[in-house]
Amino acid sequence: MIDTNTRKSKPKYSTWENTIYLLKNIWRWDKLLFLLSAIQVLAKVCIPLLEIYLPKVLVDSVLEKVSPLQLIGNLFSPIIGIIILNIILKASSSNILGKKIFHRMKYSILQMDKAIDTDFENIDGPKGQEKFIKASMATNSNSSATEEIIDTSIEFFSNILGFILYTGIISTIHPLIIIFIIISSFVNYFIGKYVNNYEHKNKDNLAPIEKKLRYIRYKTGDFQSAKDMRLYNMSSWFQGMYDKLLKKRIYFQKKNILHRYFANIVDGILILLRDGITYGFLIYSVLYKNMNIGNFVLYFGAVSGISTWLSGIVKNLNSLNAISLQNNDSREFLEMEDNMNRGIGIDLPKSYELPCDIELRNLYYKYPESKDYTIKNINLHIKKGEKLALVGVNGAGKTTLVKLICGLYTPTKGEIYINGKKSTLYNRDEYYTMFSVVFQDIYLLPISIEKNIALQPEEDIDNGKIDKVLNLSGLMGKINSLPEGKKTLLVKSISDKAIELSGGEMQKLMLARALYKNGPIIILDEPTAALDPIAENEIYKKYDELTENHTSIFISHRLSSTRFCDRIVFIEDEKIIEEGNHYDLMKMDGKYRKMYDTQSYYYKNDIGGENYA
Ligand SMILES: Nc1ncnc2c1ncn2[C@@H]1O[C@H](COP(=O)(O)OP(=O)(O)OP(=O)(O)O)[C@@H](O)[C@H]1O
Repeated sequence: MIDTNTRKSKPKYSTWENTIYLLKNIWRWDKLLFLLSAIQVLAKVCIPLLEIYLPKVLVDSVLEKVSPLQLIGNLFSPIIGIIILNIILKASSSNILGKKIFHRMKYSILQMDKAIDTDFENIDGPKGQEKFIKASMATNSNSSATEEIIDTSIEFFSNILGFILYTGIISTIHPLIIIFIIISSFVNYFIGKYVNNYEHKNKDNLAPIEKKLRYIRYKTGDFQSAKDMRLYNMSSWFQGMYDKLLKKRIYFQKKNILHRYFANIVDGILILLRDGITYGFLIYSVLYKNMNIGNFVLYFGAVSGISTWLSGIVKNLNSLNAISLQNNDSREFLEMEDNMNRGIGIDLPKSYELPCDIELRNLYYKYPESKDYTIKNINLHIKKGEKLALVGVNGAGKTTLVKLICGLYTPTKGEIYINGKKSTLYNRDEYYTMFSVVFQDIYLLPISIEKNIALQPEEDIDNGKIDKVLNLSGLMGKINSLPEGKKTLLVKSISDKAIELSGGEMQKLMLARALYKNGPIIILDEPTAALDPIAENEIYKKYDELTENHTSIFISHRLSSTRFCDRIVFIEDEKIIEEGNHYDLMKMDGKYRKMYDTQSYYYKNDIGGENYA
């Protein structure tokens, strides 16, 4: 059975709050658009009003047997009025058309800025990703909330104004007609609201499916995954998964369609009742209540008009409701709270205070969607210039710990101190400048090698420094073999001229990027996992030079590589269980030793009973 998720807490903002928010933004960002919309409202109300007034003038004039000249005089003003207003309507419409798209793009830019700038934690997990997908639904098409609000509010205010004017006219026939029209419209509105809410809640079922479909679409076109897909016959998994997800999506979309269908049927029945009763009453009034023909024509037009205004209001209220729900998603994303300090921070350590010292006090961290802590009560003091190695089994929390230290995550409990000052006192962006980090996942931009390293405009790049870090990271040999050298473009999927680096070369490039940044704290998370033993050995030999005058944290599963670190910290079950240098830990005969012995076993020279020495 397919899981459904249609029960959810109340939206953060009501329809009115969101409508006012969206209208205020139109006013703030584009006053001309606001003005053009107001002009449209007036034109949309006055044109139909003149259109129902015109036949009355004609009938009255004919019944009064006025002269042809007087007839033309009577009809002149309403006809010219209709023509001018139609011209204004058309001219403002074409102007609004382009402005609407620019207006929506402003929200799109806000969302992109937020996605780039928000605390990493906010968009790190699947929930953050879903929030982003839902928010982008409010900006990704012409029918999205942030664009739709313009047409809907023009329609809505025209309908309200039209309704007020027509109510004045119709209430002179019989007030009960107005009451009946209003009641039927309310019923219609609440059914529409129910359907909108249902569709919105159903988005919680659709968004994760959409996320997976996007992933599959992206991966099937991704150059990187093409090899594994073929060699491991992953295509059948992708196809199967795609079919399954499409079926799931259709299942939930069908539910939306059925609800909408129900609302449309009820709407049809109500219109039938409403029009039948009011037209019947008008015919009765002409036959038995001496209503004159001119007024009958005017009232007839007003009755059919008021139904249009009213059903318009109901439709607009439902549209505003749907817009509001989408806008809630957008605001929920844009207003995600950031915990890190964006304001003025304390001064970064001066050059004479370097290298930095790092202290973790009673540090705890729990991922937002996890039940348990990933980091539990860690106390660790990394001294100025110390080379620290973090080791432990997969999933022990090493990467999480360094993400906490370099400010990507905020501790759930406890504190981090850099040079004796609490990490939260530093401005977030200034804090980031202190870290040169190489993570396990590699991210290259489709620009030249040197720009990928320096991440600066070409004119600001320090060529001497680029050469130094290319040598240190061991990538210079590769660069020299390329006709375009450091200017060679990367990411083949974007440019035909680009080259594809091997896994190890990419890792060297990441190391070069970190060294070029030259932050006082170097963090290397498995920086040599993809390197050949010779390249790896070269890095180890240069480790002192790489980290000179820096405090460094080195994560590796190759325990031989941790020997050149001053101290090794072994993490298990979310906490530190052993620490000391390699010899201390070997003497301790604990987990580290066990892991070391297991790893070195296959390097020993008597495997299989043969001596290769
Ligand atoms: N974004 C996330 N949301 C929820 N849980 C996460 C997230 N990232 C990591 N985890 C979980 O936290 C735990 C620690 O992961 P972490 O990557 O820190 O381990 P690690 O020691 O670096 O592992 P490895 O040696 O395999 O790189 C794991 O159980 C992992 O599943």
